[in-house]
Amino acid sequence: HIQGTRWNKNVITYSIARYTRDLPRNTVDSLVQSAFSVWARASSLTFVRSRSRNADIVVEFVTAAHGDLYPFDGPRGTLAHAFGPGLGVGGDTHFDDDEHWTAGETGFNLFVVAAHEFGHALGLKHSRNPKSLMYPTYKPSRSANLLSREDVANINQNP
Ligand SMILES: COc1ccc(S(=O)(=O)[C@H](CC(=O)O)C(F)F)cc1
Ligand SMILES: [Zn+2]
Ligand SMILES: [Zn+2]
Repeated sequence: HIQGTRWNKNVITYSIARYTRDLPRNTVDSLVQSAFSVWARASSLTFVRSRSRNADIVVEFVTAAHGDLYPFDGPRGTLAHAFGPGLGVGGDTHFDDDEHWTAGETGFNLFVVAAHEFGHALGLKHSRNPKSLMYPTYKPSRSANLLSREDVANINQNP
C-alpha cells in the first residue's frame, strides 16, 4: 500500500533557518545536503537549497516548546521530527538542540538522523526491517549501507 502522501513535484526546495552550536555552519550545510542526496540518488527527486523560509522543507535546530504541537524533551528521548509532505509546515524538519550533534560516532550523528527525518519529510513511515533507514531506532554505525531495498521501493511508490 502507498505509505502516506508524497510531494506532487520532483524538485523540492529546502532552507536551513536555525543552526546548532555543536557544529560549524558549513558542516551542517554539507551534512544536510548529503542526507538529501541519499534520497535523490534512490529516486527522481532533486533537492535545491533556497534562502527563503517559504522553502518546501524548512530545517531548524530548536529546543523544548518551539511553535508546533510537538515540544522537544531535553537530552535524549526524541532526537528530531519531520512533518509529511504538504504546504506550510509540511516537510519541515526540526532537530532537538538539547542533543549533542556530531559528524562522527559520538553524540548523535546528524547525517544519519537527518537522512531518516527527510524520509518522513518525503512521506515515508517507519519500517519494521532493522536494516532500513526508516527503522525507528537510532544506530550510529548505520552510515554505511544507509538505504535498504525496501526504503528505495517505498520512496519510488507514487500515489
Ligand atoms: C535513524 O534516525 C532516527 C531514529 C530515531 C529518531 S527518534 O528517536 O527521534 C524518533 C523520531 C522519529 O522516528 O523520527 C522518536 F520517535 F522520537 C530520529 C531519527
Ligand atoms: Zn517541531
Ligand atoms: Zn522516524
